[in-house]
This record gives sequence, structure tokens and C-alpha cells, in this order.
Amino acid sequence: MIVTIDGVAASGKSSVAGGVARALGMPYVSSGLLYRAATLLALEAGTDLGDAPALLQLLERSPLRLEPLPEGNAVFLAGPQGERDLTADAHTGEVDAGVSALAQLPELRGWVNARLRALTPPFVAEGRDMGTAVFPGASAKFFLTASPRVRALRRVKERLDDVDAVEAALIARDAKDRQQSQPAADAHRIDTSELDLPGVIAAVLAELERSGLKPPRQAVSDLS
Ligand SMILES: Nc1ncnc2c1ncn2[C@@H]1O[C@H](COP(=O)(O)OP(=O)(O)OP(=O)(O)O)[C@@H](O)[C@H]1O
Ligand SMILES: Nc1ccn([C@@H]2O[C@H](COP(=O)(O)O)[C@@H](O)[C@H]2O)c(=O)n1
Repeated sequence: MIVTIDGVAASGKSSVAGGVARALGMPYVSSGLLYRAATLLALEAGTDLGDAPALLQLLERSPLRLEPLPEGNAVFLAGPQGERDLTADAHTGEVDAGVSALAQLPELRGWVNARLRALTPPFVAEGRDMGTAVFPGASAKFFLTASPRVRALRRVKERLDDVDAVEAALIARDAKDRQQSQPAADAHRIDTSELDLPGVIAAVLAELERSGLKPPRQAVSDLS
């Protein structure tokens, strides 16, 4: 079984995917982390984020390993001294600002998608186009939104920053990612602006129960 959770930037995709994956007892897969890791390597190497052949060459000589665990995803680069964990460095403002340029390139989308499709289900996949381009036959699809202000307020709790600047950066990233961020026609849309994280996870799990993809939680009265 593959469950897809797509949505706009900082809408809660990875937090919700993690909670749903833990409840289902399966891993979740962060597609954005692969785009982020590729962008980080390019920034460090001074490779132009719009130069597809140079980026693919860089990735060919930079063996990346995505670790998709229910409690969080990590990405590692193999090297002569062992593996380097790129995960934290892939979540900086610099990577946020550059990643959409690389993600526009069809060659780079092909590189990411091949890695995702090579994974063995079951898993929850989160990103922008998991339910449309990558796993169109997924068992259930969700698309998360929230107002830019709400998303910015949530993000500044993680990374201390100016809320207006964060909001502007999120709106700019949404605009650059618009092409690959269209909800699948059969996706369940959830506006999370007024919901807390457990509330969003519960809404997804309720839909999975409703459609028979998850056994219902045992009612307290059934436990005696
Ligand atoms: N419904 C919610 N209520 C309150 N906080 C939330 C909610 N959903 C997510 N958050 C918080 O918002 C922040 C962004 O969430 P998360 O990183 O999961 O989003 P994302 O869509 O994966 O982000 P990005 O697109 O940048 O990778 C986190 O601090 C998370 O804990
Ligand atoms: N399916 C996807 C996932 C991500 N992207 C691009 O990567 C950026 C970072 O993703 P996050 O989920 O970590 O925010 C995102 O801004 C997109 O440019 C993508 O194109 N498709």
C-alpha cells in the first residue's frame, strides 16, 4: 500500500506523514529531502542550479542514501571517510531559496522519481507530486494546505526568524513550485489552518479507516 501526502511548503507534510506512518506501522518517504540534498551538493560544489547535465554528473559521483524511517527521514552522502549526514544542512534558508530552481528541471525530477519508484511498499510518500506524477495508483491521496501566515508562524517556532520574511519566502517558494504542486483529482484536501497536528493526523487516519485501508481502532467498550 502507498499513501501519498502532498501539499504546499510547510503545510505539515512531513509531520503528518510521520504520524500517519507510525500509526500504520510503515515508513514514510520524504521526496523533498532528495531535492534538498541535490541542491545542497550543488551549492557546495558551485554547480549552477539550472544546469541539468552538470547536476546529473555531480549526483553520479555523489552516492546519496535516503533513510526513510517512520520517526523521520535522513539523507547520507557516502565518502572515503564514511557517510556524512546531510539532513540538517539540507534544511537551511539557502537550500529553501535554491531548491525550486533545481526541482523545475525534468532531468532532476526523473532522477528523484527513479529513486522513489525503486522503494518497496508499503510506505507513506510526501511531497508535491506523489499522488499525481510519481504514484498515480496510490491507495489513498491527501493534499494539505494552510494559509501562508499560519505556516510562517509554525515555521518560526522551529527556526527563529522574522515571521514576515518567512511568510514572503513561503509564498515565493509556492509560486516557483506551482507547476508540480497541483492536487490529484482524487486527493482528499485538508486545510490545516484551524487544526493542530494530532487533529490532521486523526483526519487522515479516519479517512483511511473509512475507506477500509486501516482497521478501525478498538472501541473502549470492545476491550472487556
Ligand atoms: N496542524 C499543525 N498545527 C500546528 N503545527 C503544525 C501543524 N502541522 C505542522 N506543524 C508544524 O509546522 C512546521 C512545518 O511542518 P512540516 O515540516 O511537517 O511541514 P512540511 O510541509 O513538511 O515542510 P516543508 O515543505 O518545508 O518540507 C513544523 O514545526 C510542524 O511541527
Ligand atoms: N515531490 C516534490 C518534493 C519536493 N519538491 C521540491 O523540493 C523542495 C523542498 O521540498 P520540501 O517538501 O522539503 O519543502 C520544494 O520546494 C520543491 O521545489 C518537488 O518539486 N517535488
